[in-house]
Amino acid sequence: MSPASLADSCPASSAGPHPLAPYGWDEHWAAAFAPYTGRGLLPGRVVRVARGRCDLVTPAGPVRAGTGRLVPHDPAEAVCTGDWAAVDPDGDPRPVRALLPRRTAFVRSTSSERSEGQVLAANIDHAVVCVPLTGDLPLARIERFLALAWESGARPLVALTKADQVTDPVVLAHLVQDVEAAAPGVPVLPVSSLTGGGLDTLAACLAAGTSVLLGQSGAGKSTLVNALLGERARDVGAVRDADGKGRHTTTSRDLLVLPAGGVLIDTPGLRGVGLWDAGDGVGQVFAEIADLAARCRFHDCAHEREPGCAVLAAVDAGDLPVRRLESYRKLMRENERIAARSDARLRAERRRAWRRRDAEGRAAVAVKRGRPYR
Ligand SMILES: Nc1nc2c(ncn2[C@@H]2O[C@H](COP(=O)(O)OP(=O)(O)OP(=O)(O)O)[C@@H](O)[C@H]2O)c(=O)[nH]1
Ligand SMILES: [Zn+2]
Repeated sequence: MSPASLADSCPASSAGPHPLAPYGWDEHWAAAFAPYTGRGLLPGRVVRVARGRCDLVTPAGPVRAGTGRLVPHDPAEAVCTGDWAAVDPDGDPRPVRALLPRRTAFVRSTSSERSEGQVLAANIDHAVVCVPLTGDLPLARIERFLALAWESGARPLVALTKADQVTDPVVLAHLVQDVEAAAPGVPVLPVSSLTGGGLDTLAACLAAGTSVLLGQSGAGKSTLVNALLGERARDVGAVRDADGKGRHTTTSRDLLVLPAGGVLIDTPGLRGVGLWDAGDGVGQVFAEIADLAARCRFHDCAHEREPGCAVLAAVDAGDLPVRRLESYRKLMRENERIAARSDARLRAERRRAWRRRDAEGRAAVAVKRGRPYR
């Protein structure tokens, strides 16, 4: 069957599960795709992006498509792993005609001069912040990752990896409590890829929707991906070994279907997180500080030394750890720096656009007067 006829024969309403259901296709995406169904286009989810093209899964199987026709002005809107798209089954390469509006997105503000946001992954439901239980608990780093997760629109979850390294259950319970205090409203799960402890609980949390793993190098993310994939990871490995192409199976595609349900996106870009604009996410990580701030005497209180500051009062009373307040201030300062930088960029962009329009306007006037414009 040709992809075109498959596109017609695989509407979301057909009996049985949709072939893309394991990849996260649901009623929401069926509705978002509805405008394209009658046009012979295929729905697809992007599993990998390379320069000028991307790989998608579609009801007609894997498809490599060109993204050349979809070069947005804003790089944050470029095709990325996790996107849902409408693909034209004709043409070589098959062009991606449209991206369906994203539910969530991880956008990084790059630290270069051209500091446009760069989108790293789209349509993520769960962001798993991986923190190894070896050495001290990096609470400030956890807070920073959580801010990024909230900002993306995904729901964060903390996986305390290498839990086999903490043999005393009382100590483990205390560590979990310490992280919970730094992560209000966020589930905290100890897991061990070595013993398999906690993996079922984590797999159940990820069974619906799309997840990403965040965390420092060495946090145990790759090992956890393999443990979650289980037999499936080894199967893929065996196939790749047989054709002599090496064992780096996770690099063959960035979007993986989990055996217990759900999808995992594991892209190299997400791993090397540098500076991110965590924006409103910071407020959500420090929800208790936001609550206190609402009770400060001055609505623009900086919680430094203002009279009637409810935040400082809570620190004095021992209700709010100083560490938490300092971590909050640090992330806020960092955000302000990033915001200032992107503001400067926006101003420069606006100036350029204005100059362009101005030149176009003068060119139009010149043409009207019958003179060539130079
Ligand atoms: N004891 C123990 N060690 C683990 C566990 N998970 C991972 N490790 C070890 O931790 C080290 C780092 O694990 P990786 O999975 O490579 O970490 P990563 O987060 O993927 O690191 P990057 O690829 O650099 O981002 C490896 O030596 C693993 O064997 C675990 O559950 N228990
Ligand atoms: Zn205050």
